[in-house]
Amino acid sequence: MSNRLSSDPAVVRQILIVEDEPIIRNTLAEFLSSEGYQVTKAVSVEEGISRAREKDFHLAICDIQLPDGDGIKLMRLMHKINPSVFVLIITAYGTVESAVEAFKAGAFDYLTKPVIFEDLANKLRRVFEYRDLYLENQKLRRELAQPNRFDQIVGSSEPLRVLQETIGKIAATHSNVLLVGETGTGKELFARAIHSAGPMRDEKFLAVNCGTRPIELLEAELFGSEAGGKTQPGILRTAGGGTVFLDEIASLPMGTQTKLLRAIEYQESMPSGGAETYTVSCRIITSTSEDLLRLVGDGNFEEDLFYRLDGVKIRIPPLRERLDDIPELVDHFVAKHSRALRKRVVSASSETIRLLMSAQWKGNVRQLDNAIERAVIMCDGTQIEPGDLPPDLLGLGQPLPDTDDLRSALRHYERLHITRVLRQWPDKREAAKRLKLGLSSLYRKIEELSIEL
Ligand SMILES: Nc1ncnc2c1ncn2[C@@H]1O[C@H](COP(=O)(O)OP(=O)(O)OP(=O)(O)O)[C@@H](O)[C@H]1O
Repeated sequence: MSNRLSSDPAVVRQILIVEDEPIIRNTLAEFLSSEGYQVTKAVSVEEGISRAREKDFHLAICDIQLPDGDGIKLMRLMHKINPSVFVLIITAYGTVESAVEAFKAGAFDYLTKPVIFEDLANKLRRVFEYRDLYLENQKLRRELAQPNRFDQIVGSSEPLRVLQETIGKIAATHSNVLLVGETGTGKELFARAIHSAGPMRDEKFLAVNCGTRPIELLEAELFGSEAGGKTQPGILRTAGGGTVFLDEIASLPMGTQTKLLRAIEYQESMPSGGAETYTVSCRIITSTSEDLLRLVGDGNFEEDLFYRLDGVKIRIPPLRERLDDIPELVDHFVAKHSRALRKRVVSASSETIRLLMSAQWKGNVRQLDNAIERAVIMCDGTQIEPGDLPPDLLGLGQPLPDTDDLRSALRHYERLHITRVLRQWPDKREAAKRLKLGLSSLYRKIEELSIEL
């Protein structure tokens, strides 16, 4: 039997034995160690308590009679230190009353002296099975009680889980944040999630793409303007205590960057053409798909602003680093587009999902969204099949080699074809089978054609 926690295979189950009789204490410890448990020994209530303070035990086996008190008192104290510890009480043979008392006080089970090892092993198996179920159940209850704060964000891959955790922590503050990620990874979605989970969630969320407006319009939109008898408040003021999301911050002209730095550093700004400053109290979330440090090096990004923004930076991983999210995202987008297009498509076949998981996704989640929209349009039945997907998705629409030489063209095609199959079937044995090649021939082709895996 492996005595590792099922919920976390890296953690060995920790048992504390509190028993003053050396023979029982040592033989129990030896037996439990041989069963794969990590054992700590103590001889009294006092020592038991101090061990419990040092380590989170999963189970404690306590003698009912200890030199400085009884096992039940010890159990109560231990439950105060670590409420999730399970306790087995060892009672003298035939003392039913103390066993009943132990149960009443919260013991999981009891053992009678002399301890029969087979009996003990069975009880431990039961305790740990129950404990795992109990903890799992508690976790589920907690999750149900606290609805997903990021329910717009689809996916449960490990990188996304870690990201959501980070975002949850940062959202709770009012700090400015820089989101870095390739196009279409969901930077705006995450910015909205930070706002919605933050203390100012009832205030405004205002977004501006810094790359899509002429500089004068952009400055007026951001900081306000009082020129020409017309007053424009500017979103840094309009947002109040809410959030302003500045998308593609690298497109901000240098002069505007300086103005933004001032607004962040001094929490005040002035409208163009105006004479009075106003207070900036919003959270500013910026995003970029570019390497800002390189831009600083090239003299195209204000160094001080870079260090200001880089302080609280979150990297959004590209979709190819979290392929496990694809099935959930596909379900989400199929439902969305089916509803909008009034189609009766409900899912994608497993073959389609496999193909989608082998594509490159340079345009990330946005590209997947668009691919599924097209597939829903093309689909005649209720399930998306590979033929409904955009043909260029798997490299089939890649340009032909710019040579008329048949041998080079064949080599080019061979390379594309093997790359596609390997993406779809990363297990080389399976890929070789599909290609109808021997495994060693496949390795040779990978080498000869310089296929990057
Ligand atoms: N995890 C996700 N779950 C659901 N939808 C997502 C997810 N990630 C991205 N999307 C969707 O993908 C699309 C692109 O996301 P978004 O606009 O937030 O990306 P972006 O990184 O800001 O892109 P750009 O850099 O091009 O501005 C949006 O429709 C968004 O709702």
